[in-house]
Order: sequence, then structure tokens, then C-alpha cells
Amino acid sequence: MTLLIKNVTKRFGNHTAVNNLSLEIPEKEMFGFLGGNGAGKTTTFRMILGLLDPSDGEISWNGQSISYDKSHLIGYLPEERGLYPKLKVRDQIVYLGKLRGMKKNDIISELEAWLQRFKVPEYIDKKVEELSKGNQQKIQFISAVIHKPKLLIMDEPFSGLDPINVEMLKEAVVDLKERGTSIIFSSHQMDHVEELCEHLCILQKGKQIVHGSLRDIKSSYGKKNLIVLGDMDLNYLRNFDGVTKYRPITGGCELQIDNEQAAQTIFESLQGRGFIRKFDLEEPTLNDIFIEKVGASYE
Ligand SMILES: Nc1ncnc2c1ncn2[C@@H]1O[C@H](COP(=O)(O)OP(=O)(O)OP(=O)(O)O)[C@@H](O)[C@H]1O
Repeated sequence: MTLLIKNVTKRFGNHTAVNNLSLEIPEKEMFGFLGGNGAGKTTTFRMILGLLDPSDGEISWNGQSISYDKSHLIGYLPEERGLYPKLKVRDQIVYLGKLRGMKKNDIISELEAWLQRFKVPEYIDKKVEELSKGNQQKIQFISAVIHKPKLLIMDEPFSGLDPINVEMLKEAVVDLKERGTSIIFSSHQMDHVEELCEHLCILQKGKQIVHGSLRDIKSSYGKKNLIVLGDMDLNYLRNFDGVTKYRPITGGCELQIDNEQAAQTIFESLQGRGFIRKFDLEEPTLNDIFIEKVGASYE
């Protein structure tokens, strides 16, 4: 089961929101779909859901053209939440489940299992408006997966959740992936993407500017981060050969260097200046890469 997006463009009048996008999202994969504000992510999701037609190109699921009547294969957790505040959780989910062709008994037993898993079985008889924002988010998630979709699209699924609920939801999502669900995950929180996704793309102004495996994207980036903590003045590293960024932090500095050899030279230069508490060479973060790539194309 593969979602294939082939040369897809979407124009609104003379504005191109998505520009010749091609992607493949295989089964059992959580794919990071990233981009700055207005990059074209929601427009792409709406095309996958069959709510918008592409101006050019094709979207197919397992070799068949995608359309609104296949939307029962897809679960969508949109960024803007859409539950009915006055309805009880049970009635809400039964209504949504029936829209996707499920029987009432199956919906209730699936809902009870999810509420149990999220440690809130008593919510079944509560009105949505009685729940906190984070707990409404759990119900919204359940509404997106109640019909066991083959493809799940999640836009900022962790926003508004406390760290314990973030972990609970992450575990649920990883379980779905391992049971064969393809997942498209969009977020501005790069640390979550880094933790969960093996492959990703970054869109900017509708165009794909980065695409590939997280590992390859990081290794081809070339730059690394160096953390230095010590009892000495490190300000001289600001203009040191090979240092492309300097950021003071408590007890030292964080550097971006453009080659590993620079770390060796910096280490040698520290000798005799004072006590070194930490000297740590790290891979670039996805956040570093996003800021540089998206920032560069803003200019
Ligand atoms: N129905 C529409 N009519 C005209 N322009 C639109 C329409 N929908 C989206 N756009 C434009 O298309 C571009 C992409 O919007 P989209 O909502 O897909 O971005 P996004 O990546 O989801 O952004 P964000 O992260 O801010 O939610 C924007 O410039 C937006 O103004």
C-alpha cells in the first residue's frame, strides 16, 4: 500500500500553492511533511483527501486514483480542531464512525479500547466542552483513527498536550505504524519529527527543497554542532577558522562548524586556557537544517 504523489501542482488563480510535488509514502512508514507557514502542506492534505483536485499531476493509492469516495481509507487529524462541543464523546464518535461505514457496536468497542488506552474511560459520557483542550485533542485523535484507516494524516498532533500525554500519543502512533498504517506527520516541532520519522520532505512556497532519509539529509548537510563548556573565555572562537555560527550558552558556547577537522583544531587551541568541562561534537539537528534551508529561500 503506497501513496504516490506525482508531479502535483495546485494553483489558486495565479497563485501556485503546490508546485510540481512528487513523493512516495510506503506502508509502515511515518513520513515527515514539513514547511514554513503557507508552504502548501494543508493544500496537499486536502488533495490527498480528495477535497481539492490538483491543477496538474496525479495522486494514487496502491495504484488507484484517489478520490473522495476512498476517504474511508484515510484518517485526518487537522490542525484546526473540529469536534462538536455540545455532543457527548460517545455520540460524537458514533456519528463520525457511521459516516465511515462502521456499525455502532464496533464503534463503541473500538472507542472504549482507545479511552482505556488513554486512561480516560469515564470520558465516554462527557460532553466535549467539559474536557480540557489536551483531552479534547485525544478525542480528536480517536475520531481520526476509529475506522482503522490505512493512511493517517496528522497535522500538529501533539500541540496542547503535556509531556505525559505526548508520550502516550507517540506510543499509540508508533503502534499504528507497526501494524501497517502509513502516516504523514506534519509539525513545526522538529524534535518530534526527528524522533519519529525516517524520511521527510521540506516544502517552501509549494516547492520541495529537501527530500530524503533523515540520516542522508543530516550527513549531506556537512556542518556539525560543537558544544564547549569550560572555565575560560571562549569568545575568541567566534572568529575561529571553520566556525560558521557562535552562540553563547550557560558555562560556554555552542558552535556550528563546517568540517570535523575544525573540532580538532579548536580542541588543541583550548589547551592551557583553563579547565574543559565538556567538548561534544554532535550531528546537526533537523531544526538547524530547517532554519538554514527555509531561511535561505525566504531571502
Ligand atoms: N482556497 C484558497 N484560495 C486561495 N489561496 C489559497 C487557498 N488555500 C490556500 N491558499 C494559499 O496557498 C498557500 C499554501 O497554503 P497552505 O494552507 O497549504 O499552507 P500550510 O503549509 O498549510 O501553512 P501553515 O503551516 O501556516 O498552516 C498560501 O499562500 C495560502 O494563502
